[in-house]
Amino acid sequence: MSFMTALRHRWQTANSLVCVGLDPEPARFPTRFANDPDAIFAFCRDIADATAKYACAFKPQIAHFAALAAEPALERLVAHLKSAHPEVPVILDSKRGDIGSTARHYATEAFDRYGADAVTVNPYLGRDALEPFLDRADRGVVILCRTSNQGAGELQDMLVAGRPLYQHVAEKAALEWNTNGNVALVVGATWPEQLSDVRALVKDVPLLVPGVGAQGGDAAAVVSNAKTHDGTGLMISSSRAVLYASSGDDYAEAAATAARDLRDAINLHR
Ligand SMILES: O=C(O)c1cc(=O)[nH]c(=O)n1[C@@H]1O[C@H](COP(=O)(O)O)[C@@H](O)[C@H]1O
Repeated sequence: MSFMTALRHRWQTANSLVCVGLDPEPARFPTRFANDPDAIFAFCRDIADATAKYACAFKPQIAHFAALAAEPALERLVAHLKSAHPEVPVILDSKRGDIGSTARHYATEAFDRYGADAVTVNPYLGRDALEPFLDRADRGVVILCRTSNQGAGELQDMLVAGRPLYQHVAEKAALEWNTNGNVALVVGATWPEQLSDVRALVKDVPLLVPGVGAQGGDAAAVVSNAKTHDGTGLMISSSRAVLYASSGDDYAEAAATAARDLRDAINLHR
């Protein structure tokens, strides 16, 4: 099943627009993991197993593994997600972007080494640099458009031909580059106005929306401004607020409660 089909299916069957971000930070793990050499895998697995029923997607963030030389744990984690929760698509957050000959290797890394259903990428180099990703029609290509960070506007709001750059990215990526129907866009939850601008430009193209929870974005505003006509179209992603909801032995239950509460807060406004 393609990423887009799996995502649409999951929105319906789980009745959830929540994406659970898997950003392991061992310093924040419960003390029971202190002497566990497999802590990164085990912690992420426990969180994923506890939150799967509230998730429309999982999103492991690659730097959180690579910085700790824990790529093998990431490989095993994605394999676990695919076997234990095959109905929940996995988005590898690696924000890749390079010339085509190198991008081919990044696409192989995301889709074949890690087995991800989708990957985040940077559009700055232009369409040809994203072709190795876009050509994989069954996989999702999640393109940065208007990011959640404070400095997002520094370049992304620059006026080009009278309109902010992120609007050009939205149109090019979602309409022109999307010949296989496998494109989604990243727009931060911290920017409700820009979310509504992007939604107006890209019709029903899915948006990955990080920035609720730890970064302070408002889930209600995200849904009101960016849902599609059928009340879907969004992967509203939260990492730290779910992962580290408790530092005690109830970490998995607390994560499940945080994911369920986010799902419910979102669903109130769909
Ligand atoms: O592509 C992303 O996932 C992403 C884009 C963006 O604009 N902002 C953003 O925070 N992210 C990622 O989303 C996650 C947010 O984590 P929390 O703030 O803990 O929910 C991190 O893994 C970020 O790398």
